[in-house]
Amino acid sequence: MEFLKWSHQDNIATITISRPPANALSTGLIRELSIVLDEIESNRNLKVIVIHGEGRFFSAGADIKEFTTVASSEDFSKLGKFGQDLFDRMEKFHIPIIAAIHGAALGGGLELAMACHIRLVSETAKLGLPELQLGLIPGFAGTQRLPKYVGVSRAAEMLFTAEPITGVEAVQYGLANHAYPENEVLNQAYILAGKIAKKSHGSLRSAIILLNYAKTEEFYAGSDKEAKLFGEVFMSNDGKEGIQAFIEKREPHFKGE
Ligand SMILES: C/C=C/C(=O)SCCNC(=O)CCNC(=O)[C@H](O)C(C)(C)COP(=O)(O)OP(=O)(O)OC[C@H]1O[C@@H](n2cnc3c(N)ncnc32)[C@H](O)[C@@H]1OP(=O)(O)O
Repeated sequence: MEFLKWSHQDNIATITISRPPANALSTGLIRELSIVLDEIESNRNLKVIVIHGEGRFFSAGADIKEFTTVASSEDFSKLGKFGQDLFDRMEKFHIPIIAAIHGAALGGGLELAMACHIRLVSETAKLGLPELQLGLIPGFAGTQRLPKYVGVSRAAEMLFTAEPITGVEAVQYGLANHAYPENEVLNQAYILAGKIAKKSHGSLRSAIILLNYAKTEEFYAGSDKEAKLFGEVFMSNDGKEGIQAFIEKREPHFKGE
């Protein structure tokens, strides 16, 4: 593993995102996450997963620099689908997954966190879907999950402004379960994981199956549409300008093309 570490103590597994400086979700990292889930799945003693980021952030989202290597709308849509499928698998995983979020969970980083069953955040963490700042849209089903947690109006404001909310606001909005001072978040995640690990495998698995019934056909139709539009928007001049502006650390100038 190059970008992730995983370990377990007793029946609690920990996945650590370890890709400095921003824990950006490259395709290589997403691939590794899928392998880690395979490994965790094959250990039938494990009962809960805690996922967190090493360094300053949980994750600043998909790797924007890698975007410049993608050549076509279809390939960009495929990248979206790739992340969507993995996050769908996480949401349906047979054991609960807790995201312990500090620093920032932005774009794909928040989409990953939203696919976990429970989110604990630091009070000052930044949570948002800033893709419109890049002239893009979210591509890992964030447009479908965010309104589920915060309601359509707040999701619209977060998407349209591209501005993040704090961990404290995320709890108020229903996006996160609890907020703590940054140095307590991981410890609190383990306390919660310890409580969950005392429950039976069968009832945990059944509860997850049932919670997933809240996901409707529309969720999948919306995710498919998102992947398609993700590719289309990426090929626009404004999409290219937004990505270039991020790389050059300047404001984007969108021309509506
Ligand atoms: C389907 C999914 C789509 C997506 O997820 S699109 C991506 C959505 N995410 C974003 O737009 C977030 C972009 N990043 C930021 O807004 C900021 O960064 C932070 C708030 C996370 C941190 O800001 P600060 O503390 O000022 O640090 P810094 O100098 O901006 O970043 C440190 C280094 O990390 C790189 N980096 C940050 N985010 C990403 C990313 N998402 N992809 C690739 N690189 C990233 C920067 O460029 C820089 O690198 P260098 O030190 O070489 O200049």
